[in-house]
Amino acid sequence: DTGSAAAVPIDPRFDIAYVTPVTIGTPPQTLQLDFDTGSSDLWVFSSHTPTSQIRGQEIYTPDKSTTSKLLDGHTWSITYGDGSASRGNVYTDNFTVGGLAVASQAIQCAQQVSSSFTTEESIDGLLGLGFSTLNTVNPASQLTFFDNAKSKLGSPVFTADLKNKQAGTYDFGFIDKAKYTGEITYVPVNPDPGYWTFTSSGYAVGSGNFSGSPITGIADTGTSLVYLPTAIVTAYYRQVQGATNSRNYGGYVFPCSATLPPFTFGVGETKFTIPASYMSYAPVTDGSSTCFGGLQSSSGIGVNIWGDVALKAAFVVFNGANPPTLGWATK
Ligand SMILES: Cc1nn(C)c(C)c1CC(=O)Nc1ccccn1
Repeated sequence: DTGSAAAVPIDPRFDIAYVTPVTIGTPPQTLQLDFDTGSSDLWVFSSHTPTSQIRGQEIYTPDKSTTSKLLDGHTWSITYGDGSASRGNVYTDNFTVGGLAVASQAIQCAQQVSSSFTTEESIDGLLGLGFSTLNTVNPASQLTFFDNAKSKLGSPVFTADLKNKQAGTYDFGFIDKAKYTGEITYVPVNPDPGYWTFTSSGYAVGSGNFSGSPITGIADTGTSLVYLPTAIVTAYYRQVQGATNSRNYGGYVFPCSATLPPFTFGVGETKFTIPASYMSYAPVTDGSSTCFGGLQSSSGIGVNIWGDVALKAAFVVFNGANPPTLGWATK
């Protein structure tokens, strides 16, 4: 079997996040989920979510599904690195992504979501594509959609083809040669932290020379920006007129009119260049002439994160074989 579904930016102006349609239950209930390789819980806004915490999101109502089953006594609670959080109870039900079906997927129903999820009206939940060891369900942790689907897939892979300000694709079970150019460079993944952790071979700022220092980090479709060591980030913003590290806005900002250099990162012998246009994330507030950078420091995080700003410059293969690897190709 295979699956293929669109990854649609939630805002036409800035690539804050991408959502992908999924169906849950019988008859199918369609929700738009944020596919997140940086976590391993599949949770949804639901009939168990207080209405005060729902603002336009679609919800999953297990009681309306003839195939839903309560996973009795099981609960979950997750807090993301940015402080956002959710928790609730668990059902199993039929689940499909782009034609790929899993019969009894654990669906974590939110009974509580933090304000940043309530205010993000276009995201009806998250679909974790990290390693199942990170799943937060108690007393028995649950498998991700990918782990449940793997045995049905021709090849135990999924690919991310995220795009700048336009819809991209998540494919499951196959590698579409039409989506990339040249060869795919595969690098080792350390699954122990539970993320798709790999080591980049270095970086360059604009047309500067390439610094071949290894950078270990995670490929994270659920994070908007790129978070790297301070030395790299300061070297980048030294090339941006008027850039400052703003305590007020919590990161590097610059005049939206500034000229930004592109940013190149290495994977093995291959180099990926993030165009300058991807490196300006968004005005700090609507209509402001001050823009927030797409590259920020990872010093407060504890892990380097290659988020959407970087991933949309490549075609990425998440190879779930044993051992797992990451494949990177230009496009
Ligand atoms: C780890 C981390 N620290 N900081 C500042 C950020 C932004 C992160 C990444 C993060 O929180 N990603 C996320 C958030 C919500 C849902 C899915 N992924």
